[in-house]
Amino acid sequence: MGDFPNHLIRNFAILSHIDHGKSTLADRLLEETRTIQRKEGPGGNKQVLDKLKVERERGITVKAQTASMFFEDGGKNYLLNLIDTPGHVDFSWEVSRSLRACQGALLLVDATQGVQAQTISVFHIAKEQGIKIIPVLNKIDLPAAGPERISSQIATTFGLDPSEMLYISAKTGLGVTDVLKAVVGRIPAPTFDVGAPLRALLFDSSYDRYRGVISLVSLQGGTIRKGDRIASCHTRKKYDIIDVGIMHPEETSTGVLQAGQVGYIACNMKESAEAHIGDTLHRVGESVEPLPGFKPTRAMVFAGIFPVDSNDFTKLEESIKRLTLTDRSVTIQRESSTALGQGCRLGFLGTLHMDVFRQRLEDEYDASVIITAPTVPYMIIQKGKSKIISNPTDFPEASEVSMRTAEVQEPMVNATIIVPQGESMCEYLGDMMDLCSSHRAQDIDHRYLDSSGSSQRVILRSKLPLSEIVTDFFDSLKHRSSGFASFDYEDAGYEKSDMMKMTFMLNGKPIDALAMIVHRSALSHVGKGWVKKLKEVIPRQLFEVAIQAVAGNKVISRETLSAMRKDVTAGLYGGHYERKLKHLNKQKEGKKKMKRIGNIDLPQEAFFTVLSSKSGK
Ligand SMILES: Nc1nc2c(ncn2[C@@H]2O[C@H](COP(=O)(O)OP(=O)(O)OP(=O)(O)O)[C@@H](O)[C@H]2O)c(=O)[nH]1
Repeated sequence: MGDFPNHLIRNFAILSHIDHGKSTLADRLLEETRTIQRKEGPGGNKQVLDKLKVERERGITVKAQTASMFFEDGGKNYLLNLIDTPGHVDFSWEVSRSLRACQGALLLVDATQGVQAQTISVFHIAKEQGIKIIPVLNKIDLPAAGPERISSQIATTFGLDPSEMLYISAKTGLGVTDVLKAVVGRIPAPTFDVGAPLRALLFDSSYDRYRGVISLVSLQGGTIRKGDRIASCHTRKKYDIIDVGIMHPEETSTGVLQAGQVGYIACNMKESAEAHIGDTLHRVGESVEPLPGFKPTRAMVFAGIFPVDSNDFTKLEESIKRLTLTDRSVTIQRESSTALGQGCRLGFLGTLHMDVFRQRLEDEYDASVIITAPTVPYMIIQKGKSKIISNPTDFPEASEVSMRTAEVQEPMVNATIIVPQGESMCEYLGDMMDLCSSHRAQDIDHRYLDSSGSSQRVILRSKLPLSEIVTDFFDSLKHRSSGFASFDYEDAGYEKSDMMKMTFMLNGKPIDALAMIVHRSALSHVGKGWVKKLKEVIPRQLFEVAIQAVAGNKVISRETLSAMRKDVTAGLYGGHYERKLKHLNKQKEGKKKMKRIGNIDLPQEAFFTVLSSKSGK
């Protein structure tokens, strides 16, 4: 199984907008090639490559999975390596990483929805890599499908030849054999030299409790066998190959992998951190030029994660560390807060990534956590030096002397929104423009995507601060377009901005975990919203409590929580001593979970409530 000449190998990926059917098509391809058994009935094979529970629940692919299959065509047996890629904007780094192991990709488009924002972004990633792109129209079984219309839309948007279009239903299996034939017939075979020194590109890794790190590699020269001694170009560490094989779709040992193939290796690599994504592995004793690595991923959304019960910190930290073994794009730092105790500050690629991580912590490690409001990394430039700040607590006060000479910059993104614009849908474009304007958008520009037809679609481009889209932007976009708009964005560097630190105070004492960085124009709106929310969750005390939002030494908003009039035990009739004692004891028990801000006791749950509802916007 391991001996395959280049001309019988095809390495490809499926690219599409979220929900256009990648995972369903992957299942059909695996069935059609008898890699997995066909399961009839409504249960069927459902997204075999989507392994995580959260992926199944949310129907999104988070981590790219690889599967190899065999397909006979024209009397020849081909080895097809499929790399499933995630479709969400937060995970686009996985797409470019996966494509480095491919010579072609299927560009899958839902025939009822047509080209969407992520269809455009994944197309460009594939184009940049110079790989063969095969357009595939999916869901043609649906009555609402408009294959001809969408086909011409794809052809005009991407400059692809309509005669190359494949028409399929991943659900029923219609046209799936043609997809396999097109993969064999149109995607070029890899052209790597089996006789050359070994060069294996490490493009993904996972952690196995018993065997340590399992790495996915794309061989771009030479062969690799069980028992070989290899070294990493990045760390210079040496390893022995314990097992090597292909994903079929589970790990299937072959004893050998050759140039052009994609597969897994297990070596005596103990720590996940040793598997450096983008590293080149080579044979010990041979010197090779490392393959071009990957652009390192950058965390763009940061948040503090604290246990609901402060005694659970050690367990939480352990769980976070274990989880990051399977998701290396998350950055971790310890953090401690007077309001929330010990916690961790984590960096994510985007807000969906953060949500997925939290859900995995809850599902897989049974953790209950409080997450602070997400922050993007700000840049402070002073005396020619720049510093990145990703925790509002570290952000200097506007009133500090040093801030008078400093410049604050915030990360920007170029956003793409695609929205239908028919006679009955004329309001959407205006709504989308309003949405962008209310999120500090610049340079809003739009054009029609389709050249003709009654129901047209508009592509809207705009530059926005990243901080504006990490809160409620996506939800509002979906809501205001009745779910029709699609959205994607890419990094657009840093720009000067008038951001300020806002602090919330209880009787003059700051609640550190709630500090946030807000644009000057939004101070009053955000301040009022949060102060009101705090008033709802803070229990009344024996004295009056002033709740204030403060920025740059100025009180932006204030509410007063009046004092409790009665003794807590006063309501217990008859003054029965035992009852009273029991009640007081219960209260004492509850106090353990209380946090003290000045002389005010706050239950940890109050933070949970205030932080788990949407921001004050
Ligand atoms: N009617 C019909 N439904 C389909 C077809 N292909 C996929 N679907 C359905 O479309 C939905 C999304 O399909 P998935 O395969 O999960 O989409 P995906 O592109 O893998 O989604 P992500 O992994 O989250 O990017 C599921 O409910 C599928 O059952 C098709 O050909 N016809």
